[in-house]
Amino acid sequence: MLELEDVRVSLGGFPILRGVSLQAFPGQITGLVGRNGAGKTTTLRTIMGLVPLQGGSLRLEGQDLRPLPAHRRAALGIGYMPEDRRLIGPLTVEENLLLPAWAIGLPGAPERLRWVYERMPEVAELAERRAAQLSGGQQKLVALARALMHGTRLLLLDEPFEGLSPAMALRLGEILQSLRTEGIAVLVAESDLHRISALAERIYTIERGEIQDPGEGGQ
Ligand SMILES: Nc1ncnc2c1ncn2[C@@H]1O[C@H](COP(=O)(O)OP(=O)(O)OP(=O)(O)O)[C@@H](O)[C@H]1O
Repeated sequence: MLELEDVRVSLGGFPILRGVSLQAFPGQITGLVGRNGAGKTTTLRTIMGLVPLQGGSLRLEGQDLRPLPAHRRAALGIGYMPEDRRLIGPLTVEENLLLPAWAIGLPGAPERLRWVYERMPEVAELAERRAAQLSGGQQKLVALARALMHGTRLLLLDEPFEGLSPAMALRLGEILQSLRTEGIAVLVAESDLHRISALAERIYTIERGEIQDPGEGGQ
């Protein structure tokens, strides 16, 4: 289980997260819903270790993540899909998938790549294409596949549905649902409650860096 308790973050001298507490459980999809600027991206970046924490606690299966830099968190099984995808255009899809795994020295990367391709055959079909040649929707699926390469325990997805066609959004939902049986905890930042409410077991609403009412999803 991922557990944030009273997490506080300031950026450029301004308090951005003002006591965020939430939990995300293995085999479940958890939504973090809020308007633009509410603090969703900052929450995900804080969990990944890309933003320093000023206060509060951050644990994965009881382990304190705070002392660990981002690459150590990735090696622990945390995958992050940023909103802007950050694929490397001149590299092929497969190279994009393998690069972070090489960078953190992920053991069993070829086996994990096969597993990702089985889950997402549409990404396997693009393996030899250069990332820059893909549509925005295809790039999103590749960015999800890349996060899945090392996201064996926890996946952090920033607005994964944004810009997808209805058909692709449906497919993304199917893929996320299929991860339940793998016991992966999935935390999805989303600005549109309706897009996530049918998928998520649990939904948190964030406003101005504060969690509002933690409640059950699926309404
Ligand atoms: N490096 C920074 N320095 C100062 N303020 C920042 C910095 N990064 C983000 N902020 C501010 O922090 C607040 C939260 O931003 P954040 O990106 O976490 O929101 P968000 O909910 O993900 O919204 P969006 O969907 O627009 O990204 C915003 O007011 C933003 O302007």
